[in-house]
Amino acid sequence: SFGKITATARYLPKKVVTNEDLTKWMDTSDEWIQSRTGIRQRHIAEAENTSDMCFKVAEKLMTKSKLEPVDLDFVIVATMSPDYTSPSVACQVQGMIGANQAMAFDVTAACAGFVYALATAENFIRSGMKRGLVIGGEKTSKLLDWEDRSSAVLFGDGAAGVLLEASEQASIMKQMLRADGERATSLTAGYRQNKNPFCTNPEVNPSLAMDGRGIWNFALNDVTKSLKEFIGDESVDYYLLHQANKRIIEKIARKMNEPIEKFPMNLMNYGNTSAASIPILLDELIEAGILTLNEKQKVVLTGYGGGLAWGNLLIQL
Ligand SMILES: O=C(O)C1CCN(c2ccc(-c3cc(CO)ccc3Cl)cn2)CC1
Repeated sequence: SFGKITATARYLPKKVVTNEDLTKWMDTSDEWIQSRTGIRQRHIAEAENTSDMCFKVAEKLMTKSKLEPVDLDFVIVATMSPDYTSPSVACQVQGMIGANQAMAFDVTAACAGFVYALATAENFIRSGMKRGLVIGGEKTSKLLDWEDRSSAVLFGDGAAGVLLEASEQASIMKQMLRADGERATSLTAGYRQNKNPFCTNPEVNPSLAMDGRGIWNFALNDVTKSLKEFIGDESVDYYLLHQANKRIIEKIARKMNEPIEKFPMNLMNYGNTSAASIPILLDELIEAGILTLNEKQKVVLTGYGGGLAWGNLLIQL
């Protein structure tokens, strides 16, 4: 069998923080943020943690399907901002929805996480599993240095995902997963202090730090080159790129020699939601009727970010 996306859902925390709000306690401006990133606002989770947002997505997916939680074979969550190192967010969600027959684990691939997770789920279905949830969820707001205006203004919280079910018809036609660990320090976050009673190594700043220029060039060079190789002469209806930066997406569209209309963007409303960005976009496009399940539209999902990790999936919906 092959995996088929049979439902999508998203959850954004209630609190909206506009660029203007940020200027109240950070030396930045709406003009700078909008012109350099395209971002106008972002959702920031208050008391909710990553597992709570992923649970809301799982609940919505179960409601949209006619399945019972015990019918699920797997729950996979892509996140770089888990509540704990143990238990996984996936296990927390598995317990919260009562999917006690499902295996559950997290995928850590930063902004490429959802693509890695969906490719992983597809491989489980091709090896015999019947159905499961694949969710991207992030609360990067708890990892940020809120004094650092160059990174704090870029990110937002949220979660979204899909129900993937076994089908005789192939839908996820092709996958490419890549990494470059030599550039691991280009985006770091959540360092866990490396000490014990036998040695106290120096403290390391656990806040998110990004080599913006380095990631920018990675996106324009490595990611675009891989995307061109991946597509070959396929005709693609829509490219769902990780929603990190408007100018990056416009440059990638130009390098791909494709019209910008094929590169939908919602980052103006959510900021960079890391592993959640692609599934949030997918769910919004389906809700808007721009994409429709079971109509054979060809979409490419492209995640890219910390690791460095990146990946492409060619899906016929
Ligand atoms: O000065 C400027 O214009 C700055 C220049 C630096 N910028 C960047 C640089 C990199 C990213 C980014 C981040 C991730 C991590 O999810 C993934 C993919 C990308 Cl392309 C986002 N913004 C902001 C505007």
